[in-house]
Amino acid sequence: MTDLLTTEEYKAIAKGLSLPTQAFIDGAFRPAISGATFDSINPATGEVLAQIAACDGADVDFAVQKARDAFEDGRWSRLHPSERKEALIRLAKLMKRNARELAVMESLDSGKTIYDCETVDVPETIHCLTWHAELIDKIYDQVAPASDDHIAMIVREPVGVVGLVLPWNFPLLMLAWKIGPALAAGCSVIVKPAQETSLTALRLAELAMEAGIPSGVFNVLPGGGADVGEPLGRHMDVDMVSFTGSTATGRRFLSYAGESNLKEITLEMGGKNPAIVLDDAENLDRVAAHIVNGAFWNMGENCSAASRLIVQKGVKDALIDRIIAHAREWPMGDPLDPVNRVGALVSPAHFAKVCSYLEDGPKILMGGAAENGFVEPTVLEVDQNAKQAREEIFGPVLSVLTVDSFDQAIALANNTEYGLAASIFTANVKRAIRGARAVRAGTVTVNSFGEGDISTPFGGFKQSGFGGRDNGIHAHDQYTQLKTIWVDLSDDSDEAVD
Ligand SMILES: NC(=O)C1=CN([C@@H]2O[C@H](COP(=O)(O)OP(=O)(O)OC[C@H]3O[C@@H](n4cnc5c(N)ncnc54)[C@H](O)[C@@H]3O)[C@@H](O)[C@H]2O)C=CC1
Ligand code: BAL
Repeated sequence: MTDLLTTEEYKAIAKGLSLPTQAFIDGAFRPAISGATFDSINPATGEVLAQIAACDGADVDFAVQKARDAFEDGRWSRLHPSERKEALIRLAKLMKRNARELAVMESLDSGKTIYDCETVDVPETIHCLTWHAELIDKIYDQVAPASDDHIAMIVREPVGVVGLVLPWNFPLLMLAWKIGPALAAGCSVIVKPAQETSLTALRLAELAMEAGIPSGVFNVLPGGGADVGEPLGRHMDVDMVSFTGSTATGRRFLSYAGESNLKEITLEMGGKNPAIVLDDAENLDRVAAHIVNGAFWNMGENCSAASRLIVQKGVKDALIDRIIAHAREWPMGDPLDPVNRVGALVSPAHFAKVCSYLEDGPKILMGGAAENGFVEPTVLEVDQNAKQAREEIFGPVLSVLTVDSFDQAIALANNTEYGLAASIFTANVKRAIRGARAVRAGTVTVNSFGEGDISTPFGGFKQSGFGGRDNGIHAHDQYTQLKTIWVDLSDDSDEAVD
């Protein structure tokens, strides 16, 4: 467990940080070709942290060319997997050495609490990179069943030049979920961080260079979605895009691919994730602790947040009392104060969006206060047709729906366009397993809330996911393609052709 510092010590580190401000292309920091910049703002204070290069299509063209050169000459893609492993492990070690600086940078840029950055974001990023590095020299290719006169090999090859389009809610961790398997597989990557949170991706590119990852392999282009994301999505020489963000933007990437080179697209998108609590759930206090964590961790800015509580009416009142008691133990305030568990929302625009769900008369069971970018953990009682019950709020807001029966709970859980995550709390093992099977979601947890860990695939059903999974060995499927190589071994094969 990381030893936390005091607020004053974190503020001193923040003051001394040297913030990266330029794009990172072909092993060097560079201004945007246009010379344009945008402000990176600390959402907790409104302070301008840095002016960052605002890249556009010209920078995308340049970076793709450099990434393509690197991929084709094999400086990374054709290394022995164990050499890529060693470089990625060196990167993970450099991150560890710079962990505190990265945690403070992440907190300043995103509004996330230093507690989470120190105990989750940075250590899990390091763990993720190490895990994929350790995996890559242990994956075997295959030989298919064939006659004695032939051998048929099924080999994996890196997909090529890959665009990684990132969200702002876990800037480092989502970067690691994607660069871990992509770089391990041998791809060259062009990372497009969310405009709200570019700093740690740029710093990581610098550390990657120091770790010996060759120039052109790891590029980072900060800038707007339409300016950098769209040209990447439409580029004729990008082989694949892996995206995490909203369903609306994910949908666009399918169009970009269809209208350009049919690049492969993997989408990890939104959720409206149900936590089902049945009358026979045991230890309601523990259930409440899981639900509070699921709903309010990372300010609810989490695609797999437990944002809908579907509770059977026999336990509703007792459970809500406990949820309120647990939520009161989540202090909100200065993200650099390590006692706080709730920081600032990522931007004024996102704050306004979350606040809009607190208006229009939902019954507020707890919380509801919102000021200067901070929203108190809030529990609402809503009807299943209310927007708070249907739309992804992406803030610390839990919507409560009451049901009479197990069947009604499952039907309501599935009454959504999303299918990312779900949890079910019951002492009845048959109902637990039947429920887990019946809910259409990529991850279901029983008697706990969670999204698994690096070893298990993460992604969604329905409009939550498309085309592949992050995490686990399965993540490598995104960044590799299969090639079949047939060889004729027959003694007389030359004669037969003549
Ligand atoms: N699944 C998840 O983890 C996330 C879900 N969201 C959801 O999306 C909502 C809106 O947040 P946004 O930041 O606006 O998400 P977004 O989906 O617009 O942004 C995600 C990434 O896509 C890029 N992008 C935006 N527009 C683009 C375009 N036209 N073409 C190509 N790339 C584009 C952005 O610059 C960013 O890097 C949130 O309130 C939340 O509900 C947001 C972030 C993460
Ligand atoms: N829950 C981690 C992935 C995401 O929010 O996008």
